[in-house]
This record gives sequence, structure tokens and C-alpha cells, in this order.
Amino acid sequence: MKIKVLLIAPYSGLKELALRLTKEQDELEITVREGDLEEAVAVANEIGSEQFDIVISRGGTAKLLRENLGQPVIEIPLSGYDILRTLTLIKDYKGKVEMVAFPNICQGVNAVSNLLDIHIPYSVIEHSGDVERLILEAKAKGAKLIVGDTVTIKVAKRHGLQGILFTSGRESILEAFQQARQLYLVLHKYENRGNMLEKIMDQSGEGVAVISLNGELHYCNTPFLKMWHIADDVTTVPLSSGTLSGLKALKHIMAFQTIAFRKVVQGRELHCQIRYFDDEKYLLKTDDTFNKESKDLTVEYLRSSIHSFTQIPGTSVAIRKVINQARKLKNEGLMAIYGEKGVEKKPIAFAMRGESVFHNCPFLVVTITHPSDNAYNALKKLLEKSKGVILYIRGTHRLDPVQQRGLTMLNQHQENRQVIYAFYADPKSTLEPEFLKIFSTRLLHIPPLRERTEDLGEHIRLFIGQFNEKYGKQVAGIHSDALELLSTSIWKGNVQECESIVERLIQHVNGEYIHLTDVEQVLADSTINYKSAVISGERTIPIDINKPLEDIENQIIMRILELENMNQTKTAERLGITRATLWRKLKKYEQSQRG
Ligand SMILES: Nc1ncnc2c1ncn2[C@@H]1O[C@H](COP(=O)(O)OP(=O)(O)OP(=O)(O)O)[C@@H](O)[C@H]1O
Repeated sequence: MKIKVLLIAPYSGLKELALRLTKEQDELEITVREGDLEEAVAVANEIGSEQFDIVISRGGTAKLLRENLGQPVIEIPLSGYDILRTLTLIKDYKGKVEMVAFPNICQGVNAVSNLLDIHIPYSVIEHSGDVERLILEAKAKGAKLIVGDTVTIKVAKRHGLQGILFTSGRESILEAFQQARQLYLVLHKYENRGNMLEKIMDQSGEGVAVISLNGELHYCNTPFLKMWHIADDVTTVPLSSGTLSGLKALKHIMAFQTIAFRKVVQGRELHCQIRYFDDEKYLLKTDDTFNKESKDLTVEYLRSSIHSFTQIPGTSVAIRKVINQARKLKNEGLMAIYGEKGVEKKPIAFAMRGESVFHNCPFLVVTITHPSDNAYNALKKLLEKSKGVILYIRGTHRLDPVQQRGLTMLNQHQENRQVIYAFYADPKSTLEPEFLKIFSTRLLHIPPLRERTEDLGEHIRLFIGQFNEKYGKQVAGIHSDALELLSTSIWKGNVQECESIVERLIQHVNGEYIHLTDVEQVLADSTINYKSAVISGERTIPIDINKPLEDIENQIIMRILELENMNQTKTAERLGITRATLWRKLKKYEQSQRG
């Protein structure tokens, strides 16, 4: 396939010469037209320059075409021979000569004329609109002959002067053809490479984009467009201004750490990861299936609708005590919070933030998913370098004793930053004493939901409202016997579990009230055997005999751990095994679940 070239000659002589030379070019299919400056742009548009791979022209016309066309434009040079030829022609001219030309011609002529010791006064054309004035000035100074560019000669003749054009000769045109061949090869190579990369990006299941933190979208692949439901000509990424300003505040952390956040698009939750890319641009990756993090430490930027303690449901003595204590601790730069899974540790931390000196700080959930040197070093870096944020850190109890002691060496009190260590169990029974000491007087305990069941009704009502909205239902309440059954449940997953049970109830019921039978049916279908758990009370637990022995053993261990407030020493004692054996069993089970 031949390279398609459009050559627009600013003067007829160049057109004639080019036409003669095209015959010798096997690899090029050259179309030659004539046109100077704006006229050349009109010619290019008329012929449809987009069908050509490369455009060739000369001087100011080439410059103008470059500004107006999408194609690469090659300029026919003015070689030393070309200049020499013209200078030889004018050297014996008796009248006054002046050169009026574009900068590149002036430079070339100067270099050659200096060598030959021929000095021609000259004026440089910066803009094509200057030509008229410069010619008139030359005329006023007594010039009879003007040498220069096509446009200069035209104007000079109009003002009654002689004009000689610096013409490009054969070798200059051939040089332009050679450049066209080379440029095409390079472009073709990059185009192939670009197409291949685009295909690879499109085939990856992930949505990938490059954005600026003002929302500008610089690049994205096809999966990204689909996940975000945007058209391919969209130039901004649809993130809320709140999220964008939060991300801006996290710029310095993104320079060394990927930050995760979630975004709901048309009811689907997208898991997003963002990190500094290059030149004030950020790489945003999104996944619409839950992507199990394989990294040892993850950082998630979490936003919340909770800004005050009044948004924390419940009136029980237990929750009021929590709120009182949280109010006292809210402005502490370093503190800890503990309570079972789903007990509302994060909502309470958000309420504290809303009423504290840290209310403008982005909230980052830092999780040690695998206790390793990598996780420890990443955490240390975050503690050393982050400012203006709340770091809510989970999983430090899984670090080894040396690493835990290492954390105590860091200056964790930074201005305008809060560090909250979060635990499931009382850290007094699990942490290295030295590490514990740095926050032990600022420790907030959130009791499990089963110890404040009088709050259950309020939680359930709020969740009913929330899920009515989500599923378009009109459930008005729950019958007292149904609520009573729920109140006697263990709620191993606490408020989080209550939320998912109410979600299932709302999906299940069709009438206006949740009845006892609805609760019984939903609980019977749920993975945890509530009914038996309710009946069994503390001393017995339900056992699914269809499960493998390892699962049953773990179920027993977890129940005793729960009853012993996650204290491993007491649990081991109660089970009649050593603490090391208990630890090994838990670890083995955890690994078998993961693997
Ligand atoms: N960012 C949030 N904004 C508003 N409500 C939230 C937020 N996070 C959680 N909740 C509500 O609070 C309930 C309990 O929260 P969550 O499960 O996060 O508790 P937690 O104790 O922090 O959990 P975990 O132990 O898993 O860290 C959730 O079921 C949800 O209803």
C-alpha cells in the first residue's frame, strides 16, 4: 500500500518541479496542488486532506497548514544550494536589494551570505499581516529589488518593485519526500502499537482512566465507559465535587499509596482505586465485582452521611455511655476503639469527626489484610507522612510484637491529624503492652447489639425506611412478636447483620407490616441458624451436621470466643487446650477459608 501524500506548492514553479519528481517515487502516491497561505488551506479542505497520510508544503504556507489540518505537515526545506543559487543570481544586481522573509529563510540566508561575505539588509516577517508594512518600509529606504518568500514577492510586485523568490530546488523536494517516508514509518509503528495497547486495555475486565483532580478525563478504556455509563466523547469523570475535593486533600498520600473508594453508578457499586500517575494526573481503576485485595495493606477513602452523634440510633444506657465517652475523646489526636464486627465503630468515629476539630479531614480506613513486613512498612510510611486526615487503622493486633513496638517509636501526634486504632476484641488482652500504652487511656468500647437490644427497634425502623426507598416498598412497621423474636437473637454480626436481615425482610414482605412468620422464614433461610441459636441460649449452640468437622470445630471456638469477649486465654482454658493450640487452629481455619 502506497503512502498518500498531498503536496501544496505555494508557487507554480514548485508545482511543476514536484509534478516531474513524483514519477520517480514508488512508495508514495502524490497529489500536487497549488496554493499560497489561506488559499492553500482552502485547497486542502476542498480536496479532503483527511484522506492523505501526510501533507507537504513550504515556508509560511506549511506553517499555516500545520495549524489548520489534523495531518502531519512536512516543510520543503530551503537548502544551502537553493540559497546559493538565488544569491548568485542577485550578486551583480546594481540597484539596492533588500530581503523580506519568514524567520527560517532569514536564518538560512544569513548563514550562507556571511560565508560568502555578501551582506543583504533584511526584515523578518513575524506575522503574514506584517508583509505590506515591511515592503513599504524597504521601498522607502530605496530598495528596488526584494528577495524573499512567495507572499513577499507578490506584495513587492504590487508596489512596483522587482521580486526574486528563494526557490526550493530538486534536492529540497526529494528531501521532503524522504522525510515523508520516514515519518510515515514512525507514525505507522506508533499507530500499530497504540491500537494494540488499546485492545489490551479494552480486553482487561477493569475500567481504567487517567484523570485530573478537577475531574478532567484524559483517557479511559471501553470497560470504564460501560461501568460508569458514560459516552465516549465525555470529557469529565462523573465524580461528585465532594469526592474530588476529598481526593485533592489526599494528594500527598496518593503519591506513595493507592487509595480505594466506592462509587454507586445506577445502583451498582464500583470499587475504585486511585493513585498518582504523572504530570498532575491520576490513574483511576474501577471494578464492578468485588475485587479481593491481595495487597497486605489497603487504604479506603470513606465518605459518610453521619456528621453528628444525634444520627447514632438508640437510647439505651449502653449507647448513651458510648456517646458521652466519644464526646470526650473526639478531639484526641491518638485513640482506639473496639467492639465486635459491625457494632458501629465507624459510624461512631464519623459522628466524632463531625463534632470535632477534625471535621474537615478525609476519613481513611487503613486495613492490614496480611501481617507482613510490607504491611508494616506501608503503615509506618502512612503514619510518618500523612497529614490533615483521619487514619482509622484495623488489624494492628496481627502485627508481630517487634512491629507493634516499632509503631510506638513513631511520632503519631501530628497537627491536624487523628489516628484511631480499631479492634474487634479488647486490645488489653491482645496487644503488646508498650503499643497498648500509647492509647490505653483513650480507649472507647462499643458493646455488642445483644447487650442493648432495647435499641434494636430503632435500628430496624431506620433500616425499614432505607430499604423501602431502595426497593420501592411501603412497609410501615414490624409486629411486636416479630420484634421480640429478633430481640432474642445473638446478632453475631451486630448492626451490620441487622441491616442485612432487614434488607431481606423488606424484599420478602408484600404487605405493610413485618409479621412473625416473615421473620421466621427469613431467619430460616439465613446462613446463621437463628432459631436454634435463640432457643439454645448460652450453653448450647446449633450444629449443622452436614458441615465438615473443621467448620463445626471453628463454630464452637468462635462461640466460646464470643462468650469470653474474644479473650483467647480464657477461651483456651474453657476448651481445655493451650493458647498456642487455639491460635494454631484459628490460623489454620482462616487459611483454609482464604485458600
Ligand atoms: N460510612 C457510613 N455511613 C453511614 N452509615 C454507615 C457507614 N458505615 C456503616 N454504616 C452503618 O452502620 C452499620 C454498622 O457499621 P459497620 O458495619 O461499618 O460497623 P463497624 O463496627 O465499623 O464494622 P467493622 O467491624 O466491620 O469495621 C452498617 O450496617 C451501616 O448501616
